[in-house]
Amino acid sequence: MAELIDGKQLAKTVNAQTKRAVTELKTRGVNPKLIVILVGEDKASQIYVRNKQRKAVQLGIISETTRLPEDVSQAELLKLIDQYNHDDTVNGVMVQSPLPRQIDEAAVTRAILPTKDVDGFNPENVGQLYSNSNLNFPVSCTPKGIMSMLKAYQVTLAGANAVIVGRSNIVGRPMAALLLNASATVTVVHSQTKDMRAYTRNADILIVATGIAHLIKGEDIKPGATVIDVGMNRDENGKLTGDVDFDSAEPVAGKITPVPGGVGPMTIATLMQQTVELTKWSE
Ligand SMILES: Nc1nc2c(c(=O)[nH]1)N[C@@H](CN(C=O)c1ccc(C(=O)N[C@@H](CCC(=O)O)C(=O)O)cc1)CN2
Ligand SMILES: [Mg+2]
Repeated sequence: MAELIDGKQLAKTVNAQTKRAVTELKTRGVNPKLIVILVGEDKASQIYVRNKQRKAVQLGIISETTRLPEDVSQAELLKLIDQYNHDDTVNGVMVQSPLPRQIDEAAVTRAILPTKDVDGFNPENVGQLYSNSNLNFPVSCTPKGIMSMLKAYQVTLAGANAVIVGRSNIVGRPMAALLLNASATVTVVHSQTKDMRAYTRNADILIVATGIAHLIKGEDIKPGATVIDVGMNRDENGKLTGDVDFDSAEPVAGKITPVPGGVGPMTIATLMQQTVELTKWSE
């Protein structure tokens, strides 16, 4: 049976470190502050934003959630971001995804000041990541959190065959860059890939982020592989399931993340960690 990669437990460790760092900053009169912008009424987003707000407060980070109506204009959203860009008390700004149709997501990511871009989505920060820059810059929190998980569970990256299923801006693409920067041999497969399973079966590290429940089964996994499930799908009973069929995958994998309790908690822990990093880098 595979070793369970316990994201919930690791998130507690990361959060405790963040809390200590916040306390230390506060003794010097520095108060980390995170702004979360939520547009519209998406049910899941409301939960995630509430969880972020709650976690920030627990760790001593000042956090404000700004809610905008579903039909807000692009201009109004950009104006709000600009206000936060110019507010010296604010260290991190993020806009919860997904956004309504009238909003150009790429324009939003360009608008957030790179030094306050706590999601790491601004093209300047994406460029730093892809050029393996030695400067300090923020990175998308889900893949950055996955890197912390791989490190904590001593997964060898250099020379490993890493296969990423999915090419989103939030997960697949930054994940590929992080693993390449760590000297893994990286393959990204996606909906247009011919014979995707020929790649997954050869992966030492398999990262699945597609939004398709149970896409990957035990037979698609190389024995002993490390399997990271980023999927968060609700079944007909409202039960959360991943993109990996855990029951058939667990006997084959060497290490595996559960859903829930895997990648999700580490995404929020990494957001808090990165808020503190941005605060320190701006000092
Ligand atoms: N601007 C952003 N939007 C979105 C991001 C992001 O990083 N930046 N990621 C996801 C949503 N997300 C955070 O925003 C997120 C989703 C889920 C979890 C989580 O802890 N999941 C739990 C289960 C929770 C449940 O029962 O629903 C788990 O996996 O254990 C954290 C963060 C998309 N949008
Ligand atoms: Mg401050």
